[in-house]
Amino acid sequence: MNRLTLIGMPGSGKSALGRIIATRLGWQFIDTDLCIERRFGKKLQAVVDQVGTEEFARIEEETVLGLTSEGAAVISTGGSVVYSEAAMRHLASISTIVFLDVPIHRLHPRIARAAPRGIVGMGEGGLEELYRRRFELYHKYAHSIVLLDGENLQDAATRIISQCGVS
Ligand SMILES: Nc1ncnc2c1ncn2[C@@H]1O[C@H](COP(=O)(O)OP(=O)(O)O)[C@@H](O)[C@H]1O
Ligand SMILES: O=C(O)C1=C[C@@H](OP(=O)(O)O)[C@@H](O)[C@H](O)C1
Ligand SMILES: [Mg+2]
Repeated sequence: MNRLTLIGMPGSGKSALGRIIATRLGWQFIDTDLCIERRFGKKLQAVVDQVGTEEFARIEEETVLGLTSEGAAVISTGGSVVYSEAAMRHLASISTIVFLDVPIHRLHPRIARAAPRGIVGMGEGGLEELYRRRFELYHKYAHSIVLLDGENLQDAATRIISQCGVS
């Protein structure tokens, strides 16, 4: 399979690593959040602010269902994509799905540094509770799980490429 889909928590590195892996392999890079930004002509946070997280999840599903199986590509998803069974079934039919499993203490500072964006299903329990709830879904849909804990981006990309056997 010459298509990889990266899933995982916000801040796990799907966007940054997807871009690096795609460049290294000479594959197309598709980030579903960027697709949504392009479609709406505004930053993701502005889209989420405008439509709310529930509608955002529907838009995310629609975006994923619009992806085709043409050409080699790395697809970086938004962390909430696993809430859509239809989106995940489609991704499984066109790509190898890789869960980037990163310990929660590494996610906090990255999310704090990144541009603000609404997180679907974020409740009072914060990131910890979200991680617990989503963990099962990330496992359910993953063809492969890559544990990342402290590697820099280049080393993490190398690990993913080698573990997934793509070149
Ligand atoms: N392994 C890593 N080492 C260092 N920085 C990382 C690593 N993974 C992600 N980051 C940084 O964390 C931030 C969030 O990463 P991003 O790729 O946007 O995650 P996601 O798309 O999963 O939400 C970015 O600034 C990114 O460069
Ligand atoms: O996990 C989430 O609920 C979300 C993650 C974001 O993408 P990243 O996972 O790339 O940060 C973005 O799709 C949106 O803000 C919702
Ligand atoms: Mg991202």
